[in-house]
Amino acid sequence: MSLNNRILLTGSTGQLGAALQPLLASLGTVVAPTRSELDLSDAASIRRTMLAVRPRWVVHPGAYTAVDRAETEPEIAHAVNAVAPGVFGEEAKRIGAAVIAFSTDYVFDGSGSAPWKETDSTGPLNVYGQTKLDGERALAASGAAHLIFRTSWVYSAQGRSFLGTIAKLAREKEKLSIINDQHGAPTSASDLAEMTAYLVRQLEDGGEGRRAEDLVRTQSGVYHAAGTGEATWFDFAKHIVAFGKASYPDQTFAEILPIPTAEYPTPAKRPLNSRLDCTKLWDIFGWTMPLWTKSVDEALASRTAKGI
Ligand SMILES: NC(=O)C1=CN([C@@H]2O[C@H](COP(=O)(O)OP(=O)(O)OC[C@H]3O[C@@H](n4cnc5c(N)ncnc54)[C@H](OP(=O)(O)O)[C@@H]3O)[C@@H](O)[C@H]2O)C=CC1
Ligand SMILES: Cc1cn([C@H]2C[C@H](O)[C@@H](COP(=O)(O)OP(=O)(O)O[C@H]3O[C@@H](C)C(=O)[C@@H](O)[C@H]3O)O2)c(=O)[nH]c1=O
Ligand SMILES: [Mg+2]
Repeated sequence: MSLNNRILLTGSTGQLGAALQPLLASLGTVVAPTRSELDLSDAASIRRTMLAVRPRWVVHPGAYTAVDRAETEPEIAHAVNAVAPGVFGEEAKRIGAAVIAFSTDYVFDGSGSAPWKETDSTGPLNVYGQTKLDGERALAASGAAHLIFRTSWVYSAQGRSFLGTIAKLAREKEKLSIINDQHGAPTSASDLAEMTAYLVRQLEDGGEGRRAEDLVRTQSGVYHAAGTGEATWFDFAKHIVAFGKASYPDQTFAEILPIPTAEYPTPAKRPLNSRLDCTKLWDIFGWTMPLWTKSVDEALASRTAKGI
């Protein structure tokens, strides 16, 4: 690592940020501002932070992730998801830093059944997806060296996610109706954090004395990074409940019923095909994500160990 090994981490109270913080700490000095120190909806706040910290790397999982709420709060979603990445990019470019950001399967329109490649046309169906896509474009347009990882259906052992919601509801209800025609892959926050730390380490290897932007420049771009395999939300819920039954044989769990999207109306429209083709990640960086079932089991086992 170089003399300036400061890593600015956003969103450290979120699922991915919390998983990243301890792993990045082995690569440099992590500066992880709280929300009152860094407001992602305020460009001036971002610029001040970048000036004060002068990081070598910016790792940016912070985002507005309330998909349905974004439909009625588009201004805040836009400021956080669409504008902030470009501001980080502009400031990073000034100081030769590199930016790692995260995006979503919701940039796609969900048509067809083939896994989406990075080169496929986007077409977001909802405000959240549009703002995330605008953020990808703003970061790329800033001219900063950057890696953007598009992922999907992120969960962690403790954060707020579909996994936590279903694990809880399955104990409270007799039946749960779960969408069975949206296809994608659950992705573990800790797997994403491991991938990120591995890539930073690999890029830094032998990079003594060079700017972070020079380590990343030729590989700048978008990469798909989701759990291996595929599932519907129904499959994901079934898997969670099956694990619960095996761990707690004396408890009763809700019956999981498959339903079409039409029977689960929500303010935001969601894509039917969220499959992400992750071969570029393998081709360029030699990294593959674990099977989604394996990682879900790990998160559930860690919940069991904590008694949740
Ligand atoms: N969750 C998912 O299913 C998926 C997520 N992604 C992307 O992955 C990344 C990480 O997601 P995940 O960890 O799940 O997200 P979380 O919602 O768990 O965390 C978001 C983080 O951003 C912070 N944040 C939000 N608004 C602001 C603000 N105005 N100022 C400062 N901080 C703010 C939150 O702070 P606070 O705790 O104070 O709210 C929190 O720390 C995001 O870019 C997301 O778009 C991509 C695909 C799927
Ligand atoms: C709770 C519940 C959800 N569902 C459906 C609704 C939805 O289509 C799906 C998942 O519910 P969620 O509320 O987790 O959906 P959502 O918040 O849209 O999840 C998304 O979050 C953003 C941040 C992303 O980037 C995406 O990759 C994706 O993970 O399950 C049911 O069918 N039945 C239920 O009882
Ligand atoms: Mg949600």
